[in-house]
Amino acid sequence: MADILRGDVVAQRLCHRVTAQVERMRAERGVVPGLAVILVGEDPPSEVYVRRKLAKAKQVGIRSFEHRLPAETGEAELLALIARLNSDAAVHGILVQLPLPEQISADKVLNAIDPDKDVDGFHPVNVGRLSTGGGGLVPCTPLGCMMLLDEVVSEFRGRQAVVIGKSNIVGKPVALLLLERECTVTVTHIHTVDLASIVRKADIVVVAAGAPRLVRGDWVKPGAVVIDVGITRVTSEDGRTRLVGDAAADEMDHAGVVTPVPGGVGPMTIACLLGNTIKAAQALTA
Ligand SMILES: Nc1nc(=O)c2c([nH]1)NC[C@@H]1CN(c3ccc(C(=O)N[C@@H](CCC(=O)O)C(=O)O)cc3)C=[N+]21
Repeated sequence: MADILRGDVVAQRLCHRVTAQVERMRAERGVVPGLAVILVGEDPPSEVYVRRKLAKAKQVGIRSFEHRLPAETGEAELLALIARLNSDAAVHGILVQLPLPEQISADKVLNAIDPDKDVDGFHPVNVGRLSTGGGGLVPCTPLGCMMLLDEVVSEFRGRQAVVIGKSNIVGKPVALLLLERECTVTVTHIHTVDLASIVRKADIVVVAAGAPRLVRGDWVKPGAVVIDVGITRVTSEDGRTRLVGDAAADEMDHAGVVTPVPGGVGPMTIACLLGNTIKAAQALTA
């Protein structure tokens, strides 16, 4: 049986560290880290995620500012809110939950966030910093993947890492982080020809394709580490919904380590958001 690497457990540990840091900032400098979360419209999964983020922020002592805007909100209105939050000294982190309604350009909105408050790490300045070697805020899901890998991989240098997925949110940034650790990185996606044979060479597989059970057991080299970022909600015949990952973990007894869905990368994403908020607060108040 492959080892199950529980993100919920690692995330809880990280949250304890963040709690201690929040306490120290308050005691030593009188700073309470603040996180603004903006949700436009009523996408049910987004509601769930935002609620989780706010609950976790509260739990670790981060002050949160929730902004819920109606689905028909105009771009100018959202940009005006971001401008206000950019200049609000009590706000150290700004997160605009994606996806946005179609009348709003996500690019324009992400560009408008002060890069020093961009706790999602999506602003082009932070993307640039990541690709040139760091210093900026790093996207939460890729950070979470790396923290999980750090639990089980002792040496990254020279390892074959295969990333499946090329999104700006996960695939591209996680590939850059693996490259920074001197892995040999292959970035693939659902259109990659003969994907299985590329994945078979990997010591580390990060799959973020949003394709349930894409990675089968016979794609995975014995002893490999599989980080499953995919979360797809499926409804079975009995009407119950469950969450399915991009990796068929039940076929991977020969793998070294597999992350579960749920309870894997998802909770790490939220914990890293809190970590980024502390990092932003520290930099902004130094
Ligand atoms: N600006 C922005 N930043 C994001 O970070 C962002 C976003 N937009 N839009 C949506 C995605 C998705 N995302 C998740 C966070 C936590 C879980 C999570 O905690 N999942 C639980 C299960 C949750 C459930 O029951 O649905 C788990 O995997 O155990 C999942 C997904 C952050 N996202």
